[in-house]
Amino acid sequence: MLKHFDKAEGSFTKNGKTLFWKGLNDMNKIEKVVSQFLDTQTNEAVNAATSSGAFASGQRRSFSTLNNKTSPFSNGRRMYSTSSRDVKRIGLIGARGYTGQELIRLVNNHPSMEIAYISSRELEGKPLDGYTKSPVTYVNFSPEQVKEKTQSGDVDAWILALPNGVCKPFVEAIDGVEEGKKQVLCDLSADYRFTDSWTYGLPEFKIPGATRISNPGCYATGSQLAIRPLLAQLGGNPSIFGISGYSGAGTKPSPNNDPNNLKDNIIPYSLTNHIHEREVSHQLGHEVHFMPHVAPFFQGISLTVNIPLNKTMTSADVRELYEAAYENEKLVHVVKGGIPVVKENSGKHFARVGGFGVHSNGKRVVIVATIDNLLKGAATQAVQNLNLSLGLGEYTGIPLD
Ligand SMILES: NC(=O)C1=CN([C@@H]2O[C@H](COP(=O)(O)OP(=O)(O)OC[C@H]3O[C@@H](n4cnc5c(N)ncnc54)[C@H](OP(=O)(O)O)[C@@H]3O)[C@@H](O)[C@H]2O)C=CC1
Ligand SMILES: CC(=O)N[C@@H](CCC(=O)OP(=O)(O)O)C(=O)O
Repeated sequence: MLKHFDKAEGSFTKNGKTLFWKGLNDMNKIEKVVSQFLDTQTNEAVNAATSSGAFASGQRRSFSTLNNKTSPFSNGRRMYSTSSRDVKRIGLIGARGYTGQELIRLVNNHPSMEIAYISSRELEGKPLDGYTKSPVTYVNFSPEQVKEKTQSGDVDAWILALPNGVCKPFVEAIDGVEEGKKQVLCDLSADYRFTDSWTYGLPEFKIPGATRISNPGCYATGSQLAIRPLLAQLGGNPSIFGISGYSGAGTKPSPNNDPNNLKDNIIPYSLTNHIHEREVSHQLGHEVHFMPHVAPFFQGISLTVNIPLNKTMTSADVRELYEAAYENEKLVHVVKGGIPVVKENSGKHFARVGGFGVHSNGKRVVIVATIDNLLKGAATQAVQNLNLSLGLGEYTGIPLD
């Protein structure tokens, strides 16, 4: 049976379900997944297998292991199954918000996705402006209606772009359908980022192929991109000074998104224990210290990250490590000379990493990362994750320049 898979890259289709692989080099480790796929041909089988013992170590491999191409997926990539529909139907709950609106724009320009439903309590009954694929009207779905639409197979993937703490009834509705009717779900909130049965969707470092994806936080994405290539060289706890545009605080009025409060100002908040401090520490397996600020610009984040080193390094040593790490990652750009600035990254779908200022004693480096909080920090990353889970190309529909 396994000789079907004895190739670096390819796919295998049975009963309308397709299993994709790339860069496989360890047949023993994938045997369980392949067997389950061939036995049942269900999304659940592949997902259960990828989170089973066969892949748990691969999914949690450190960056350097993945980069050294010793993972079963040498490129950090993936095994998943798909429905047979060519254009995947997306249901979006929380469509009025900043991230929801970015998701609508991305789906509008995506060759293999379309809007099935957009839900907002405030905009119910209003037409969706600016969406060109078909006329769509906002609905206000209850969890029960979400369950019905999942059960009927009318949606291939749900995206929840809701505030923290309100997703659970929708997740339970999507989970509550019969086996075999479950569809992919990507949640943008922080509610499932510490839940082992979900996949933390940072595709540059994890192996997706998931049906329950927890999209990382915006600061947390930029911070991990800035730190992970140096995980093996950490000589202490990284400190992260973050400044976000006020769209990071969502649309619900608060002092942190009030233009009068922000005018000529920069506001420190959550000085310790911000949820992204816990998220990054949890994901890296190494404690970090994070100090967030919000500034008067709308969109974008700048992170200045101080990293103690356990050995003497030069700026060129560090930069080369990052260039190697992100060589094949189209949504992370390494800045060769100079320091990335937030203004140049706003509206871009990729993050930038640079600076690489090494102290004269060679034992401390300062790295600067910029990321658009609404794009690679939220909506773009959700589409990147869904592309992978739905069997599409990782960057399909994502502008790369
Ligand atoms: N903004 C950012 O930079 C980032 C945000 N995130 C996360 O993404 C999620 C969405 O963020 P963002 O778009 O900024 O948020 P917004 O505040 O801009 O939007 C929230 C959306 O949820 C809906 N909503 C609010 N409360 C409820 C409720 N109780 N039940 C059902 N719907 C509700 C709102 O629409 P309506 O009131 O019309 O129903 C709106 O569509 C959050 O979890 C956030 O933490 C993640 C990364 C970055
Ligand atoms: C400026 C601002 O307020 N930013 C938000 C980050 C938005 C985000 O990514 O939040 P989640 O982790 O909840 O998804 C904050 O600090 O809470």
